[in-house]
Amino acid sequence: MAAAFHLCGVKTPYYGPAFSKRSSHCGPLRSPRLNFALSMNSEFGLCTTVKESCKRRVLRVNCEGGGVDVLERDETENQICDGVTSQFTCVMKFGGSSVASAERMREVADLILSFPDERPVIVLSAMGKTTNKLLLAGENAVSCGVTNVSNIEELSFVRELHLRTVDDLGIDRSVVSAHLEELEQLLKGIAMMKELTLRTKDYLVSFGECMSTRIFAAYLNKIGAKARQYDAFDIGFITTDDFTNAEILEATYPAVAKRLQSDWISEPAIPVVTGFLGKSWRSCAVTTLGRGGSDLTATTIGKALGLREIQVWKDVDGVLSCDPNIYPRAEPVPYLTFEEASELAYFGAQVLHPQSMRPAREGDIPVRVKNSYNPNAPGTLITKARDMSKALLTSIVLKQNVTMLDIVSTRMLGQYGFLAKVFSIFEELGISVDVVATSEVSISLTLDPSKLWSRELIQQELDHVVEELEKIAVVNLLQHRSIISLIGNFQRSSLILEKAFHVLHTNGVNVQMISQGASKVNISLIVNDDESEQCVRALHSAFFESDLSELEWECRSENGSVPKLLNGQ
Ligand SMILES: Nc1ncnc2c1ncn2[C@@H]1O[C@H](COP(=O)(O)OP(=O)(O)O)[C@@H](O)[C@H]1O
Ligand SMILES: N[C@@H](CC(=O)OP(=O)(O)O)C(=O)O
Repeated sequence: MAAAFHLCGVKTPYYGPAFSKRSSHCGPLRSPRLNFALSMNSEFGLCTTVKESCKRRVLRVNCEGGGVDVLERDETENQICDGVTSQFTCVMKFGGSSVASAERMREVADLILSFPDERPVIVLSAMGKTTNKLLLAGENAVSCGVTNVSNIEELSFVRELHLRTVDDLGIDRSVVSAHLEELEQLLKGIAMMKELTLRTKDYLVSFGECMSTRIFAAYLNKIGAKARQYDAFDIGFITTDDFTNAEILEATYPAVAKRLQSDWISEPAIPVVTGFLGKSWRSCAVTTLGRGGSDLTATTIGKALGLREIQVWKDVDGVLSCDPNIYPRAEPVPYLTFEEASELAYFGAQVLHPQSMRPAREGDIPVRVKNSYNPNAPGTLITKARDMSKALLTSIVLKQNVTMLDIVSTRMLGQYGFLAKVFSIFEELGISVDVVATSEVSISLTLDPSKLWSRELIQQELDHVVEELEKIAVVNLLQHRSIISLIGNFQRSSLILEKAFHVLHTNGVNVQMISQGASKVNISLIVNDDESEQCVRALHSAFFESDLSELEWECRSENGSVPKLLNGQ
């Protein structure tokens, strides 16, 4: 770490985990941990250029003074700004399904090289189902005993997949052998401790992305396309310490930009970056961004570098009108707004990571979802705005195995503060809420399963929630529910709802709750798990394949048979 820096410019505060973008005073070093985090950040050498504003920002630690200082000034004429920001044109992210074998890696390499005008940053996920296999290997290691670790089936699978791939591609086995050995050692450690913490889980799954990127970069180099492998946790992806679900901190953007740009200047090479991974700012341990997190890695790099486009390459022809596993005749959606894509991802469409649209939206960078198995398909283009004049329903999303709570106040009507009390209980217990419908004295809500189901003490946690809520209300806990989210143009919500309720009524389905989000692109309906897939199929047929003309529905809608919907009970 560098010693004291002399800095001209503005003093800035240190707010804790993240370096604020708009800071204005100098904060002291508060603890040894903080000291470490700061030194980590200064090691990253926070210095970057931002394309739009051409502002150059330097953020360094002043060791003697014990504060963080920022130099921020207009660098329009500065060579760094002019030269560096144009080095890369796009991010191309390939998911596990796109790089599942040696053959797929060859095809992806050909695909990348078929765009000679692009200077991409490549982001890769782990090969195929490697992440799942590693998690299962970890769980087996907890109970199998140290001497049996070498025989864990999933470890053998991962080892064979990666060795077979390097052999097929004609790359030296040394590219992954050290990682495979360390992986086995780690599993022995888990077996010894008989414990698999969230922190260890993250370290364990990181082997997947660390190996896929090393193999792919080695292959690109072998075929003469100069490439450089990067572990995201070594190039400035700084996150919270929420292992298995970490959030990316602001300091990531300048750090990543600086590292990728300066390496390119020293020696141009296609960067091949591990998706899904980060480094926690407190403990400096490897973190993961939640399942499917490589999409978020890609959009973060897109924003950091101010790129023209972010491409996420999948195994489907873009974002589809519903999950093809539920309804194989689902159709590609050509255009989406960031808002629609966020709602769709948040409410369970596996195709995009729930947080991934945020950096793209903030940086206003278009995201293109493409099919690596069918590159000629147009895919889906996600942008800030689109022509909604002809749009009705865009996509139907299903989230199953949801827990719903009906909470009715024991106090009389007119009682204020009821909702505040209910939500303060959720806040205290660290549980997030998905869908809400309220009246003055009652509230129905669903709990976010992605947060809840990943934890072990689920039943105890639920019991605890109910116990706390019962101090102020009568509580009914309803499990095995599903959220069906209708994403679309809610300028035409009456028409969508009339049509949806007609379909559900015809199919004998009772909607238990309904809610429209403030974003106005999504209406959520809660139904029983066991009838949810049938509902999605029926809704899809009605909205995307129906013979019944829109006009007829519009006439009926104007005639006034729009359902009343507040609580849906
Ligand atoms: N609305 C949807 N549109 C497209 N794919 C969806 C949708 N809902 C679920 N999926 C599933 O998401 C998968 C693509 O996402 P994912 O497996 O994360 O791809 P990758 O691993 O390549 O990033 C598809 O194979 C499909 O089965
Ligand atoms: N490998 C990680 C991260 C990821 O993004 O994967 P994919 O792109 O294959 O969904 C996972 O399986 O969650």
